[in-house]
Amino acid sequence: MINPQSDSGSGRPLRSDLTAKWCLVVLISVVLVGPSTCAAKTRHFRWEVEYKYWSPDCVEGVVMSINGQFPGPTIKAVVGDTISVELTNKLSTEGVVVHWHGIRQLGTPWADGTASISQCPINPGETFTYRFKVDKAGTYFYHGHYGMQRSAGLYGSLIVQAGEGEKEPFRYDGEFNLLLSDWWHKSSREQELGLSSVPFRWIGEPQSLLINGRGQYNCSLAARYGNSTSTAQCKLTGAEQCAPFVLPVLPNKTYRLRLASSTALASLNLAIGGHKMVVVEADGNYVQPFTVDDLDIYSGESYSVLLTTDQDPRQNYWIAIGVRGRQPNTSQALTILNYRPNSVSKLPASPPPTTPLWNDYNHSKSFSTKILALAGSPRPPPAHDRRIFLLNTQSKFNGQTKWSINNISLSLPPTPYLGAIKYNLHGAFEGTSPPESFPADYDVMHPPANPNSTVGSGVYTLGLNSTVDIILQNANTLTANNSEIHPWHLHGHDFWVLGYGEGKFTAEDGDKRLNLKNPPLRNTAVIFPYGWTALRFVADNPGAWAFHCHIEPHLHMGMGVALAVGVDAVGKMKIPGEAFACGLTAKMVAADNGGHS
Ligand SMILES: O=C1O[C@H]([C@@H](O)CO)C(O)=C1O
Repeated sequence: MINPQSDSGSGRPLRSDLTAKWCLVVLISVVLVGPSTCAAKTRHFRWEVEYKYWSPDCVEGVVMSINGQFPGPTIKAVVGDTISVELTNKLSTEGVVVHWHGIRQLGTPWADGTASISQCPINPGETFTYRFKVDKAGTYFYHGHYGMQRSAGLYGSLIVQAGEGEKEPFRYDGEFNLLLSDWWHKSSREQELGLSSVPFRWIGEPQSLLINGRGQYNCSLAARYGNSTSTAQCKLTGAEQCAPFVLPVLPNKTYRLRLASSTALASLNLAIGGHKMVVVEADGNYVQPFTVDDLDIYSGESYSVLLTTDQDPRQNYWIAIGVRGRQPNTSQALTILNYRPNSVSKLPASPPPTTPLWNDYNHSKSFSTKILALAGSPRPPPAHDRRIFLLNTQSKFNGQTKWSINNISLSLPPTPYLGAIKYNLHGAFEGTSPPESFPADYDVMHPPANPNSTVGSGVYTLGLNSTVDIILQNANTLTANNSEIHPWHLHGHDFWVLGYGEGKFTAEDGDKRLNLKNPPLRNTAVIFPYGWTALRFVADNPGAWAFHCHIEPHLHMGMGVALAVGVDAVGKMKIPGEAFACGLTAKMVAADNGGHS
């Protein structure tokens, strides 16, 4: 039926840096002559982004590849390393950027890879070098952050291992990386066009879900169980681009599964037939371990789970991923947990685990509220300096369908915010700050009385080292009795998730319902339909940062805000001029001899 698929995604540095060799020499001398410190490595990569014909789900389409690979190469690094990616844009007619999701970019806001915010898109034929430190062990990923390029397949894994002598709070015998995504047969260009068209054309549900870039559209790995009548059993040799990424395991071992979701739209649920999982990491932060049968993972989130292979070793088992939170129209993605030495072709004894009902939000909430910080993790400051309320609504502007925050739909300016702030360029974006809250009488349970919003490019300016609370408030969409899930992702910082609640956030919720004792640190948190989510973070990383819904079409429709942190510090920062070779900053850096002020 299927053959194992080797991990084609390992990111081999193209050339190693002198510091790496030097580090090795030091390491040897440490063994011989005693303790010393080892210089962290610089890991160099040279990448080319280009379109390529590919069959992610056994149907040929076009993907954005990196060095001819889809998904892009996996970057493996160690805490303290510097990553240097020389990225050449080989797309013939469009710009590109790559965002390093979950990496805080401490001191390097220009390397965050967000078009219009941290840099100009890299022009066709040009090369831009991202250079940043990975300062915290964990499971991360990278992806395009310009238009709908994530939906076009521009993504890959980024794994940061704990440093030499740094202990992780759990043990395992082996690890696998599962990067989860969703896939459309319609091109991302057409998706983009539909989103801005009047009348609006929604992208619809994905045709397939992918595990490490692999899914099956026309056939099912599990058709033999008879529960999917119309789909044929897949006949794959294992060499196909759509052959599943199989996980070979030995009995009675513990494996770390690193899960990350780079979906453009889908909220996912993952389950492994017959096995439980212990959740130990979320978004690059350790959590109090807890055991689950299945877990929800929203776009922009990552988890590590421990899986012990303690079931009947004569069997193989299903790994199944299905859609949550939207009426599903997409088959589960499946692959095999292959207990060696069983043949990989041996079908599991039972059908794949069923995904919980798409709208069983109690199931989702019970999972989200179990996620708590591991004892000893950094705790939030006890009080906030500022509390910003962000109302999420679907809206209309000039006939277009939009998403708005406090009735403003984000319109990204041609000059990157970071450059505009650094050089104090007036007119690069709207000078007035967006509202801190929304009218107290706004009815979150019904469609907006007046659906018309404005578009804007204003920023929230946050004082350096101030403690900021953000209360994300969900509401009804333009359709009666409908409210959707939105996973919000913050750049440049992690936040504490202080709590989730139903309906409109009240002063009493603020006093009584927030967890200040052991809230988890994360970079992405969901708002449930008709609910609120309270976040706290310390704005300690100077830069211009996006905070947005990680559903890519929603961001494209304006569902985000821009934050400016530590404006004075940004003014003094050294930033490569190439980041700003567009808009008003282009003139500025030209006059400023390359921008190294
Ligand atoms: O942004 C969206 O638009 C559609 C729908 O609301 C209108 O077609 C949908 O499901 C979204 O998430």
